[in-house]
Amino acid sequence: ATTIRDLTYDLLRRHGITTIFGNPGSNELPFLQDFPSDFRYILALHEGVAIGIADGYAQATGRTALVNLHSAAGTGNAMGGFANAWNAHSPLVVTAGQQIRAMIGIEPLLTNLDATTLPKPLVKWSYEPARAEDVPLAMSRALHLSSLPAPGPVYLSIPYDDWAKPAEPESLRLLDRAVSAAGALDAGAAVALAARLERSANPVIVLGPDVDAARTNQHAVRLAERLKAPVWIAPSAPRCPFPTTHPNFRGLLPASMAGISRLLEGHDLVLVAGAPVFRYHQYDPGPLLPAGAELIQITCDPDEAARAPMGDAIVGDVGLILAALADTVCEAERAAPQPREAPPRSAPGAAPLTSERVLDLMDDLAPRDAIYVNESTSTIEAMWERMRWEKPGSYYFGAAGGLGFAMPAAVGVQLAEPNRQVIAVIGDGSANYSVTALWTAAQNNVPVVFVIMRNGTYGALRWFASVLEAERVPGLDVPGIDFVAIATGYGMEAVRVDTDAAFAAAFARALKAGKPSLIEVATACHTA
Ligand SMILES: Cc1ncc(Cn2c(C)c(CCOP(=O)(O)OP(=O)(O)O)sc2=O)c(N)n1
Ligand SMILES: [Ca+2]
Repeated sequence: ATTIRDLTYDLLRRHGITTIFGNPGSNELPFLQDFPSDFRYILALHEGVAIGIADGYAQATGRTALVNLHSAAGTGNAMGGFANAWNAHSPLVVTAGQQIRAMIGIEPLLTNLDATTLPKPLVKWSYEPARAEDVPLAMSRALHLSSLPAPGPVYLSIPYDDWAKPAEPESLRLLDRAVSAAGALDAGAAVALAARLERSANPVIVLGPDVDAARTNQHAVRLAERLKAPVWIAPSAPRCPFPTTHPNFRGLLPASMAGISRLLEGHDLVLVAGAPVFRYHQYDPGPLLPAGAELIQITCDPDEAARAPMGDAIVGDVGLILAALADTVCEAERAAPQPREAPPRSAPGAAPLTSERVLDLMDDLAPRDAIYVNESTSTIEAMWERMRWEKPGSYYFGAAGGLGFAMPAAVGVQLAEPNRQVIAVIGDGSANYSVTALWTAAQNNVPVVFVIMRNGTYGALRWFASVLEAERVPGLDVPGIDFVAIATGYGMEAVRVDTDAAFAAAFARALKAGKPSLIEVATACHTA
């Protein structure tokens, strides 16, 4: 008879999943034993790294990724990753081994107490099957739910004695299920929405991560060109949904109510696609919209639509709806938006380099279709002003702002995109949260170029302290860390550079190395 384990691996194969990201414990061994030869296991040395790599892989492939963690302690170590995956609408199935059913009641070591509660509210669903025979249905349900709109992480806790039990013959039907979401506008609704856009005198488009997740960037370009509308990126951006080199591109919106309304002053219609309204960060109260402006949100997420504090919302397939609008909207009479003033390229400077200079050097030297995975938090604005990102899937940032995302996610994105160069731009503070990702990159020869921006401080917090007028705050400096020694310790080639020429030479060398490497560059603290 087919065992629960065999049927589960067959289910994973049917979903195109043959990679497992994880860190094992005794509860997980019966799931992993006799590991099938057509699967690969990517070992992470910490569960925050396992879920981060899987998140990068899931976002870059656009398909569900599977993570296997150790009971409660492993799940707990991954909670920062759940926060980012939840906000990013990342399709993840996270499984954790549970103690043997015969002992759970007396709570021996490694019992995952109240397992289904542990990851909430950062999962779409969490479940521990009541019987071993229910595991295949639970796995099938988790796989479908993780990718159905709005995509997101789901959690399964599975007692380790379930895997060897025989599967019920009827559960083999699960292998043939085809489940998909439709979600286009009906023709009438598309015409009505297009008419509303055509009636507006001065529309503006605000794009969010789910446009890039749907790989519908080119429809957003067509719509912006038909409407002759400027395009802003929704605040706290975890992805890049529109080419930063396009003449309609205006930049990243600030993450504040007053800041956004000020910048959108004069527009009578704000079309938001693929973003919550809005992912604010600093509290700077003001009108939610400029006077006279209406807002329409297109989102795949019913909760984003329901919780928006203003405007109208349509829940559906962001890709299909943007494509339909781009096909339906008539060419606007008005003049096309003029390109924005991009900042002048920085000149070669003395050490320590400004972060702008490092960004300019990377943008000049990297392949045009390079992918940036960012966790240098005080240089986000400078990146959005300077980097030329044109293809879909060119930029990733932790969607909940949870540090420890980018180093592992860069490994996951590079595994998913072997033909594009992934560059991880990491602050010297952020670099410590998931630093063991360097070992997994070295062990699997995943050729990410890690650039550590060393300014010796938590730069973004210094900026935020000034916003909050918080004086005399301790714990904001991170001096005396040797990332070259750390990287070398995890088996990765690394170099420290301080000057323009040294960085340019090291970066060019790293791009050609065909293996992972780390460059630690001294930078002046950005918060002027
Ligand atoms: C898991 C976690 N811990 C702490 C923070 C708080 N935090 C911290 C500690 C930041 C400073 C990061 O410093 P860095 O060196 O990585 O980059 P910059 O110097 O460019 O800001 S930014 C920020 O929001 C966080 N976002 N996530
Ligand atoms: Ca720093």
